[in-house]
Amino acid sequence: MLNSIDKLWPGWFCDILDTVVVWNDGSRARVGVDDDLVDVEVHPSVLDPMDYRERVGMPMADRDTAVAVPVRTCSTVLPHLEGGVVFIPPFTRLPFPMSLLRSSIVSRALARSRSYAMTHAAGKSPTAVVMLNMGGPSTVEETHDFLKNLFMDGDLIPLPFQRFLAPYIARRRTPKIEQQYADIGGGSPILHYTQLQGDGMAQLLDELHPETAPHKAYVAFRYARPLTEATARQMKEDGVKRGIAFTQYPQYSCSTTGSSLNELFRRGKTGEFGAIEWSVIDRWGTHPGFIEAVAQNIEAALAKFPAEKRSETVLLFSAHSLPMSVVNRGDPYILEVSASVAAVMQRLGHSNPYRLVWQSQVGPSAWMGMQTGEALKGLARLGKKQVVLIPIAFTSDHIETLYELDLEYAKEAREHGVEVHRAASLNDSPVFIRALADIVAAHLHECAAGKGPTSIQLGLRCPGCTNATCGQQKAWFTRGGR
Ligand SMILES: C=CC1=C(C)c2cc3[nH]c(cc4nc(cc5[nH]c(cc1n2)c(C)c5CCC(=O)O)C(CCC(=O)O)=C4C)c(C)c3C=C
Ligand SMILES: [Fe+2]
Repeated sequence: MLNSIDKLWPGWFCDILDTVVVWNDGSRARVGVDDDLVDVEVHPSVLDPMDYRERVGMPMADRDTAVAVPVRTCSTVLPHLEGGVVFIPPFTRLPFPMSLLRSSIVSRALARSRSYAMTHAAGKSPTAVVMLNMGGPSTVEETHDFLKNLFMDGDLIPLPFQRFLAPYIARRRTPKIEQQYADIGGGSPILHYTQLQGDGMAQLLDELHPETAPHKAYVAFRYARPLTEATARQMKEDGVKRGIAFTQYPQYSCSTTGSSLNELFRRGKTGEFGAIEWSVIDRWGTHPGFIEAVAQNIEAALAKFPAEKRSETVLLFSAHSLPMSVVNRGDPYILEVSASVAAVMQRLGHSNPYRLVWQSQVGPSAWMGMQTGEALKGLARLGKKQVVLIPIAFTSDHIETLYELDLEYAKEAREHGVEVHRAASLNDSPVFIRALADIVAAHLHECAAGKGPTSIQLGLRCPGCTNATCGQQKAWFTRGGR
C-alpha cells in the first residue's frame, strides 16, 4: 500500500508515515501523533489524486492544500480504510511535523492553479484586489521620499503647519533611517513580498471564486512606490470595473488602514480610478488561516530550543505601538492585536507563557506600552532566559523585524544572557497566501449574498474622531464607492 501511494504522489508522505495513527468509524476520523490529534474527513480507497478531486467535488486548490494521509494502521478497527486517504481541510490544526508538510503542499498548489487561471479567465476585465499597505523604500535612496510622504500624512501624524514641518522633520530623520535600511540589506522587502503574496492569492482566487475571475492583485502603498495614484492610473488603463480594497494590516487602526482608505476615497471620488464598484476588507486579525500561519512560524522558532526546556520559553508578541492620543480616542487596534494574540495562543493550546508588548515608538509623546526592549530586559531580570519574539501586526519583514527586533532588541537581550529566536515573518508562507485567498473568496461570497460592500464595524467611527474625511470615506464605501 505504501509503495502505491508513493508512486502516485511521490515524496509527499514518506517522512510522516510512521507517526500517523487513524481510527474511528464512518466518514470522520482522528489523526495525529500520540495525544496530539485532530478531526479529519475520511475518503476510503481513493488513491488517484484526480479521481479523488472529482469524487469529492473539491476545487483544485483545496485538493492540493489538503494533507492527504494514507491509512495504514488500525486495520482491526477500520479495515475498509486501509489503502485510502484522509483529507484534512485547510487551516485544520495539525501536529507540528504534519503542518510543515502542508506548507510544502500548498506551494505546489500555487504552481498548479496558475495554469488553471490562465485557461479560464482570458479576455475579461479583471476583478481588482487592491493590496493596501504603508510600503517602504525599496532602495536606500528612496528613504527620504518615503519619510516625507509619511510625515505629510495628517491621518498618521497630525502636525501643526504640516506642509512645512513634515519636509523638515523628514530631512532631519533621513540619515538615521537610511542607515537602518542599509543595515538590513539596502531597502525594505515589503514590495517584493506584497507582489508575491498578491499574485499567489489571485491565482488561487480564480479557482476558489470563478464567478469573478480573472482576479488581479494591485499594490497601493501609502508612502512608497507604487503609490495609490500610480495604481489608480494602472487600474483605469486595465479597464477595471470591480475593486476590492484589501488592507494588508490584519488589525484595524485609523492611522494605518484608515489612512489608506481615506487616500483611496479621495482619489476614487474624483474619478482617478475610473468607474469602479468598490467593496472593502478592513480587518482579518483572527482569520484561522492567518492564525495558523503565525502559529506554524512560532512552532518552528520554539523547535530551536532544547525539547526538555521548551515549555518554559516565553512567547513575546510584539506589535508597532500607537500614541496614547490615538488609543484614547477609541482606536480599535490595541483590542484587535490582543484578539490575534489570544487566537494564536488558543491554537497553540496555551503551551507557553506569553505577553503582548509594543515597539517602534517615535517622538516624545506617550505611546502604548510596555516597550518590547524593556520587556526583554525585564524578563532577563526575572530569570526568564528563553524567548521567542513574534511580530504579530505586519505580514512581511520590514525595518521593525529586521532591524529593531533582530539587530537591536535580540542582540541586547543576548547580552543579558537571554536566548532569543524570532518567529519568521509571514513573507512567502503558502499557508498565509492561501489565507489571503480565502479571506477574499469569503468576502466575494458575502457580497454576492447581498451583505453589502463593507463590514458593519467599518461604519463606526472612533467615539473621539474629529476627522471629517473618515465619515465621508465610510459613507462612500458603504455605497460601493458611489
Ligand atoms: C501596524 C503597524 C503600524 C502602526 C499601527 C503604525 C503606527 C504609527 N507609525 C508612526 C510613525 C512611523 N512609523 C514608521 C515606520 C513604520 N511603521 C510601520 C507600521 C506601523 N505604524 C512600519 C512597518 C514601518 C517601517 C516600514 C518599513 O519598511 O520598514 C516611521 C518611519 C521610520 C522612522 O522614522 O522611525 C514613522 C515615523 C506613527 C506616528 C503611528 C501611529 C499614529
Ligand atoms: Fe509606524
